[in-house]
Amino acid sequence: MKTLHVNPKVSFEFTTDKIASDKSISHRCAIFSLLSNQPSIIKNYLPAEDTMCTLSIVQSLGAQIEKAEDGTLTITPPQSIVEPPLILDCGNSGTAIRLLMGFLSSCKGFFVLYGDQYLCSRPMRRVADPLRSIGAQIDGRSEGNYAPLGIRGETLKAFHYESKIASAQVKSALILAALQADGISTFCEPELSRDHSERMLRGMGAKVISEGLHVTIHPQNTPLKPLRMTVPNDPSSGFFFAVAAAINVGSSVTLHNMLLNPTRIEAYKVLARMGAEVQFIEKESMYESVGDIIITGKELHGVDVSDNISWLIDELPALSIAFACAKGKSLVKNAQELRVKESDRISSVVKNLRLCGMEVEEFDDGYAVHGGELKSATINSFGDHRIAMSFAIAGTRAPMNIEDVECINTSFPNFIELLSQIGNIHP
Ligand SMILES: O=C(O)C1=C[C@@H](OP(=O)(O)O)[C@@H](O)[C@H](O)C1
Ligand SMILES: C=C(OP(=O)(O)O)C(=O)O
Repeated sequence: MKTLHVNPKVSFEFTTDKIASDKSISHRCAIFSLLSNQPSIIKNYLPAEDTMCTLSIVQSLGAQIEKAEDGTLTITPPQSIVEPPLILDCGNSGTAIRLLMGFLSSCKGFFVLYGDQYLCSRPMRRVADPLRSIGAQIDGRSEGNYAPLGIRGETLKAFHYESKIASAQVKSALILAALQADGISTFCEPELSRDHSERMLRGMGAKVISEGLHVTIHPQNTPLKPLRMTVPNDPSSGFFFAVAAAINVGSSVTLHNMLLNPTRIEAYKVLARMGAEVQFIEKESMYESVGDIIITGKELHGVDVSDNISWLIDELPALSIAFACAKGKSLVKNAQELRVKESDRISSVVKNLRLCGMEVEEFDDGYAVHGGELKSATINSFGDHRIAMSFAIAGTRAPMNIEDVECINTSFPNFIELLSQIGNIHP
């Protein structure tokens, strides 16, 4: 287990176009390429552990993958999905396993999906139950709630499903199943979750119609057009550097080529509400809005965060570092989904902030942080990449030792290299 030591530097101005490529979009590029009968060409695919697991699963399902010198991937789909002799390893990735459940439910053959100790304890019935109700054959531990999951492809029925949780993974799994169902399906969610699947599938020619919180999906009897995509940089990964700028008055960070999808940049808007200067500069792009984000540190004050939670769910651990450095109290509510991520992120944030000397209250669905002065601490990442990176960023304010940092490779392999530009690093 590797420990990372981070110490503050004086104020910094940092510009980069090297933030990790978007993880959500990279997973989708790999899986959706199987819906065409022609090669998809993907530039800037994320070479992190989560998305490399998805890519090797797509290969095990029969796709041919070529990588050019500049990293461009050509993914040539098989004529029909191959039944793999081995089990399919999703690593640490909830997105991989849940989207693949939806996709494989209608593929001829038997498939076993599994992952690491963290993934195998995350709930899967949120996807397995609606899929089983339309004919999918899925089994696993605790009535199919925990991986390893066995899936036998079946003919699926069209559906109308009202999801109780705003989850893009649930939505995307059901959209993928609906594309192979025997009629027109509709999916409804309580709050709009990230909508990359809908945008990308429409770009590929699928009839996926979004109206507010409803998506109507027409079955797809012919192969879709291949993807031609440059994956933008990931705003969830860029957000660690946004927080670094925000908590160091006088410092600034400029992030180039970032995904600016409105369902993904809400946390930056919360930083702006807290007093940081945040500027979005939008450029032309294909399926998604892309551009630059500039963040400048100012005095911060506490905020309440209780709406549009799915638009900033992955950023809440990093945001809690900004809360700790702000004047007054900040409150997070309606975020119970944090409890079923790579770690129980409510508990991980609360425990680690307390180790940093902060006054924190824990609720079932969130926490309150009383702003103050971060103290030097030794942090447990709980094997969770976002916890490790959030507290590494806190190290730009007070010396931090982060234990078990290998998990950072699941989403942001060059994080420590970029961090060394704004903090003093001792690996
Ligand atoms: O669809 C996606 O790419 C993701 C959806 C979110 O999960 P939920 O769907 O569980 O909210 C998010 O937390 C995850 O990092 C990526
Ligand atoms: C929750 C996350 O990812 P996943 O659900 O794909 O494991 C994340 O990256 O914060």
